[in-house]
Amino acid sequence: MSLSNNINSLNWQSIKQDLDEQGYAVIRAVIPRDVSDQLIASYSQADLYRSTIVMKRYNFGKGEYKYFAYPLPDSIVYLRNELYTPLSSVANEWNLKLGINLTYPEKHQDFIEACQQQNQYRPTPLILKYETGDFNTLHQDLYGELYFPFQAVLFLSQPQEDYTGGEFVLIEQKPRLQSQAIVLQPNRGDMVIFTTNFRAAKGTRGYYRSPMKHGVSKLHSGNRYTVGIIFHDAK
Ligand SMILES: O=C(O)CCC(=O)C(=O)O
Ligand SMILES: [Fe+2]
Repeated sequence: MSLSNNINSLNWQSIKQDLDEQGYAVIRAVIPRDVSDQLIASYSQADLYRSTIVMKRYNFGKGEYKYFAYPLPDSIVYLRNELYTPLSSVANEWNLKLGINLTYPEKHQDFIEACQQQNQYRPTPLILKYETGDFNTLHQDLYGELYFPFQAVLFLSQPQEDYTGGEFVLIEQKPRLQSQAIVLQPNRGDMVIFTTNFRAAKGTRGYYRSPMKHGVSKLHSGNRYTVGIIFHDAK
């Protein structure tokens, strides 16, 4: 199956339900093998990137990632556009539930123009590479005043074959309660969509903001590649 076939047949009703109930959704077998192989191969193609971050230097963990430059690779442009529109309607519902007075436009291009009005011009999609012993500390990817409340990670490597350890970790920090850890180990080709900042959680007196962070546990062996698709641009 091709990437566009897979994206066109996504079950948005079930993705929306997972996002509403959990703040994240795991979508199986959406990135074809040729696309994941190509993204991994492009890691060493310097002209595709605007900057390289050595995580240890910033105490972000251990490993390396690179921000793509504009123009983004076709597969990333495609996913950024196609995922944005259905997610914008979930985002708008969450804002209504939470009493946040902000409506996201239906088209990603219009949202990018809104980012530019906030002086957010730099592309944020990135590719990450972890080797044995590497990890990514819990964080949020908010790059300016204006942000989109969902992001996606594409899993390009196969656990147990390409690497061990290196689980994808989400932490939900409900206000005044102890934090909950969610540990995922998706297969190559899977995609996880999750909230960048907080989800709309239902309490006894309506909805409240429940913050979430994400990160990666230490790799015990091998190499692990992911691509992060963030919808807002950065300052
Ligand atoms: O490598 C991962 O699984 C996490 C990547 C990440 O932090 C991101 O895409 O924002
Ligand atoms: Fe991240």
